[in-house]
Amino acid sequence: MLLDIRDLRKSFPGDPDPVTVLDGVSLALDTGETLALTGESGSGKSTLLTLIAGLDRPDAGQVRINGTEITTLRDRALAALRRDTVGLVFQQFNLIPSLTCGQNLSFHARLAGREDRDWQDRIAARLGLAPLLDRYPEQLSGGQQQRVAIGRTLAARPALILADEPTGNLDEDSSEAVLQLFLDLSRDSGAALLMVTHSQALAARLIRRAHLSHGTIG
Ligand SMILES: Nc1ncnc2c1ncn2[C@@H]1O[C@H](COP(=O)(O)OP(=O)(O)OP(=O)(O)O)[C@@H](O)[C@H]1O
Repeated sequence: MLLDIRDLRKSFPGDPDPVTVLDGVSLALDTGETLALTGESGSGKSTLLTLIAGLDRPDAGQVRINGTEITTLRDRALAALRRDTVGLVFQQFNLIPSLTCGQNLSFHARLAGREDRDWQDRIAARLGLAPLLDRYPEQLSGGQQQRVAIGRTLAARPALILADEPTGNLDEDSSEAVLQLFLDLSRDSGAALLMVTHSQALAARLIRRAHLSHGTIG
């Protein structure tokens, strides 16, 4: 099992009492599976992704990625696991402003030691980025930056892709088209994909769906 989450719990400080956001979430995802995570605003979707990515720690429960229990890993081991195994596509693109679009595309692949020119060229072509490779992020539209962020993650061939509303900044038609490319390319790379979306239409395109409500997945 690529991703195995057991009884995950997370609360945040509140006034007067702590607010329980995740109240025993369990979920498993196999290599090559795609899962859409839906849930109302504030239901804890981003919190769950952040814990799976190891960017924050749960209060209790386990997150195993490729058999490694990450919730007790030290920061350095966690960073290495993230670099080697996990790809993130968040709403903030986090492109590096001083690097061109092409350099941004190869950045994570290079860090992970998996730079592959042919694969990257294919991603750039499919995502319509080929004519933009020498531009800097500030010279790109929001939608173009979003496609670079998606391409950068795919270029590194992570085993697990975590995406939080990856097409949230695009209009409905572009969003559909980019999502389809994202799904095609992540399937070609063999990755498992866990994607947060508000759109039932987009969720329906993925193999599995899970709904987060009252801190659990029903
Ligand atoms: N660092 C934090 N400190 C305190 N509260 C937090 C923190 N992060 C998230 N929360 C709270 O946890 C709840 C869940 O937030 P989260 O962002 O996970 O929801 P979401 O389902 O992703 O929402 P949306 O769909 O609006 O993005 C919210 O009530 C939020 O205010």
